[in-house]
Amino acid sequence: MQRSKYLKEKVRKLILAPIEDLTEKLNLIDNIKRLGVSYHFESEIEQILQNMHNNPPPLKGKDLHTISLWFRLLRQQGYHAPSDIFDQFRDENGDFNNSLVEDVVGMLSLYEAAYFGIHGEDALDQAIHFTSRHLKSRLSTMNPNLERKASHALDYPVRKGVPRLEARYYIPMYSAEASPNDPLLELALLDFHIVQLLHKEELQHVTEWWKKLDFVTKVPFARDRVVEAYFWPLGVYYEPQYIMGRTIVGKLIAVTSAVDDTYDAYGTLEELELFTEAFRRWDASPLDPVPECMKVVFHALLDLFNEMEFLTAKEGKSCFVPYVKETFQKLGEAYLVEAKWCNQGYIPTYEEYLENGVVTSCYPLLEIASFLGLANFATKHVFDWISNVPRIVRASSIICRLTDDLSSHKFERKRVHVASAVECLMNQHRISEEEAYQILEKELDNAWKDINEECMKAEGGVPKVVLDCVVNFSSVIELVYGKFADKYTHAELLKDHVAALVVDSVHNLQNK
Ligand SMILES: CC(C)=CCC/C(C)=C/CC/C(C)=C/COP(=O)(O)OP(=O)(O)O
Repeated sequence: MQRSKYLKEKVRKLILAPIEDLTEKLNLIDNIKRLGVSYHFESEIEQILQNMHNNPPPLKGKDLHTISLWFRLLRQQGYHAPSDIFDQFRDENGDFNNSLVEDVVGMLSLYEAAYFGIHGEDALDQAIHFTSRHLKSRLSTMNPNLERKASHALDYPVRKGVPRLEARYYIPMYSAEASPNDPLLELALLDFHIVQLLHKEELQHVTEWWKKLDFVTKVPFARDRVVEAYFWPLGVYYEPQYIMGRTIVGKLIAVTSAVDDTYDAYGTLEELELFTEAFRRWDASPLDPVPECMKVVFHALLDLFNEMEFLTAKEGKSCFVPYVKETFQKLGEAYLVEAKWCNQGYIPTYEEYLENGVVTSCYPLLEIASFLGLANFATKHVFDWISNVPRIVRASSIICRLTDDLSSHKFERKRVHVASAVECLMNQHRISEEEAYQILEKELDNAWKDINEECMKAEGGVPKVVLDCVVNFSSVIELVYGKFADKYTHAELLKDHVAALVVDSVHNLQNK
């Protein structure tokens, strides 16, 4: 801890040193963020980027890497950097200059920047297309570390990266280029280690709680996924101060997963009506006729809400638990709608499906629950704001719903399951599966653009920390359900990522 304190001061001095070389300063800020230690320097970084936004440095004639990085760091911070800054790299037809292909580092930075595009910024869409095509084709000509960086970026652009995992994967890439005495590298390694110890303790606590519940025996149809459940909030906010939020959200996902399985795979429609009625009344009395295992799930949820009240009371935030409860009740109603559709063999229109699907994505619930852990940022204003499912929350829920539907479409068709977005589109427009997939991919792109727009507006006094949670939830679903694989249910596919965060020692990270 002492060494870490010393290193933090060294890095702080580097950040605050007068800007002599713009590229160097931007690289430093980017590295600090990507190595996962920027939470120690929030105000210093904000000050510099705000300055760079209010008094933009002379950028005309600068190289592609510097301009792209300036653009990305400002947008990442919530500032509106103009995208016409890239016009100088395009020809009279609007195409990116072919000479850029030689500048691999620049292309990589442009690629990362372009994911921060908003609606109408066609040049940035074009930039993603241009850079990904050329980066892919040049991978074999790059030096090993650059190749590693580029192939990682092609899979996980910074915009969609899960911060803690990205830090874990960036440390060895950075270390391959840093000098052995670099204080930033040492700080990153040490900090990862210190914070990982905390995560291990939390996971131990959550696992013990889960074992005591004994769903494995009492609710045998429920997925046994407590570690994967904890991975979710760890992806959303890993910093030490969010310990309570991680515990609450991790437990909530584990129980909600069993609720989802009850609606999806276990209860009859009559039983599910009673289950929903119990949530509506927040009382177990309607459950008398239902099987014992459903009662166990219900009581686990009630106990968890009591625990939430207890934990948040210490910070004077228990007044916000009813908001979470109400959002859970809406989830129960939406699950019941799905169960009825399924029971009747009804295929809704895509629009009808999505309205309900935003709720069954669980993201409005998980996001509002995650805000309980935001200490001073957990305000009535923030809870009122999210209760109305604002555009950014809707976008992240759409990303969750559609990514899940794309990943599980083929599996779920094999058993009785509510029609997914894919079938709704196919049925409504009489189109092929391929065409439905294309429409949904476009919907996902648009949802990310909504998110990017909302992050730049920072309207209505919603703090960046709050918006970052919503963005990170979107990134976690991309990781866990993206690339057409449900890695939550098929957990062996998630195992390496989990191990990277909570098992593997930091001492093995360098040069790995
Ligand atoms: C919907 C979704 C991916 C939510 C992610 C957040 C999360 C882990 C929520 C709790 C558990 C859950 C509903 C998992 C999805 O199962 P599923 O794939 O069987 O979901 P479905 O029954 O709604 O399709």
